[in-house]
Amino acid sequence: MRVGGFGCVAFLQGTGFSMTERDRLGLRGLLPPNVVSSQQQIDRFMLDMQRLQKYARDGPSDTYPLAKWRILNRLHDRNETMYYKVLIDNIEEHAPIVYTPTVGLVCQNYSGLFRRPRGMYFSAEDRGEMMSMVYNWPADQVDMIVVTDGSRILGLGDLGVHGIGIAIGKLDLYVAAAGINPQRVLPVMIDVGTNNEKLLKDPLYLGLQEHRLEGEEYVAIIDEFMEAVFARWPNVIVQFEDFQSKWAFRLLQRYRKTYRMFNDDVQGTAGVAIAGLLGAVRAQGRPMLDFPKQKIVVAGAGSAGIGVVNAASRTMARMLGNNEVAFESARSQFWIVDAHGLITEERTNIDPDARPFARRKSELGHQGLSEGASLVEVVKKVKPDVILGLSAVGGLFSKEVLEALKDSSSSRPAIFAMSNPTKNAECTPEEAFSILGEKIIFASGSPFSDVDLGNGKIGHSNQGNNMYLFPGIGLGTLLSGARVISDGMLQAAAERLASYMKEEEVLEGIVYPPISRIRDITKEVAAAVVKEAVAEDLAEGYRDMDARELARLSEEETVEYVQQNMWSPVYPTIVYKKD
Ligand SMILES: NC(=O)c1ccc[n+]([C@@H]2O[C@H](COP(=O)([O-])OP(=O)(O)OC[C@H]3O[C@@H](n4cnc5c(N)ncnc54)[C@H](O)[C@@H]3O)[C@@H](O)[C@H]2O)c1
Ligand SMILES: O=C(O)C[C@H](O)C(=O)O
Ligand SMILES: [Mg+2]
Repeated sequence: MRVGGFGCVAFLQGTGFSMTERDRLGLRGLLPPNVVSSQQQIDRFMLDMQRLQKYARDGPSDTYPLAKWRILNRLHDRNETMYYKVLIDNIEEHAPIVYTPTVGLVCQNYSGLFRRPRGMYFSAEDRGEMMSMVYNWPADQVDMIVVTDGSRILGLGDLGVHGIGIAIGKLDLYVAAAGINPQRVLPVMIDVGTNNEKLLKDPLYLGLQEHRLEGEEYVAIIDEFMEAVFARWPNVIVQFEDFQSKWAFRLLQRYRKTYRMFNDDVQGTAGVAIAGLLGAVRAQGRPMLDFPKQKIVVAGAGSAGIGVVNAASRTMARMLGNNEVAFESARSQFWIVDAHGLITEERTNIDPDARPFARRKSELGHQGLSEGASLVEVVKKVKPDVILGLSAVGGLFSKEVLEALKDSSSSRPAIFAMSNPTKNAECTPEEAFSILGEKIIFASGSPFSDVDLGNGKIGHSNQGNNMYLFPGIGLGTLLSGARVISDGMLQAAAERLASYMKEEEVLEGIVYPPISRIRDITKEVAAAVVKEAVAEDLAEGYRDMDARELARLSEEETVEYVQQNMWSPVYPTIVYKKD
């Protein structure tokens, strides 16, 4: 068999092809003669990366992670299997490059970094064409789409079409953590223009140089995109990512009852935050059922902040009996502060998504707080157990705010500085541990190193990022065959993540697993999602596994079933003869 030319086949394994394969595939002479094992290929690649680090004279800097990203990206283009093996085997080192925080830098520099297209682009100029355009994608099967309109990329604002990097990075984790087959993922950018004035003037900008479409015109484009992708791939799952908040909520409500979709920033983040918050309760030596007693100050009322408060208050209410009184009691545990200060009923033009959590007039007097109170004032008066930042404002948890938290009513106050990327974190672990001491729980959206506390102890820096949930939510939905993604499925995912951490770990302040365990945690989360889909009678099965059989699987068998359906980066056997 001769398969195509060098271009098509050689990229599959590169120098990993055996001599027999090279003969049969017409590759002899087109590759250097030495046949190397896949491990040798990886060793050579890693050596190259490490050399770069060794010789970076000024130490890690922006150029250094960007150079790493470029090297990885080139490998992705040459040999996809090897790329994912490198990624999986060295996930701790490479997740911060292909994903947060470097992916943000990549999006900011995309016009210079762009080499070859990856994914699909639907623009405002493609109106009426999308149904036929989807057939230009070469794969007959697509399991996962991550779509963005580039309007709020991490905490970096509107990056227009260059936001495609986020969809690519998220899908890299779908492959590495959830074992979704890389041939079946599709990053998508919906380019409706940009309001970023710099990009509008940039001669290298890769997208439409016009202001963003708004209103019904915008919605019509997203509608057309959804109809098109579900027409071609009826079983696909669509993850909405980094849409500005006003659209994030509206589109989620518009599609979640009809399509297999979710919004990662609203729903994935909420689950990860709940798992961490439950961990913080356990770290105080208290049962999770004490969660409804926690006083939580949230800085940021966008898609992420409101998503967290909505879901966390529902979790509290469930623990309290799920009735009206329970909901009211849960609501009263949250204080939300946005760019204009504490949100109260007295605010005019209150955002409808934040309205249910506005502090009541009747509560304000005895708390000594008023509309628009500053974050530090709120922390001083409330003495919260937790401060959680999803504001995109780096340094918001200032010395003053952290000092105020010293009066927290908790034995182990928790600081969740969840904004991304690194520079947008509300505080660093060094700042938190140095002001508040060793007892605190610290988590951040972007990775930070643990802190040496100087007394032989380590201050643990947890990464509270939705990467611990979205891959499992997607995989569990795929393998259950659920037609929609219910609140129960999302809750099951969050609870599994919370229970994944052992008592000893939590007591040490470790509320999220290390990223090296992401494949295992994703498998467990996916199994929990499958089980919940079955329990809610939403599961319709996947391939040979029909809904009835799925329902018969025990918990262990469900985990096994998930494991068996996870793709691994192993070269396919093309020629069945040994050298
Ligand atoms: N760790 C994670 O997994 C995760 C997940 C989702 C989002 N995020 C991060 O959360 C951040 C916010 O995302 P979003 O979609 O909600 O953005 P957004 O822009 O919609 O919301 C930001 C919110 O912060 C508020 N804010 C601005 N300045 C403030 C200040 N000085 N004090 C208090 N609040 C202030 C704004 O009023 C707004 O309500 C981003 O940095 C994003 O990267 C992290
Ligand atoms: O992308 C991330 O790292 C998390 C989150 O989705 C974000 O928007 O910040
Ligand atoms: Mg996001």
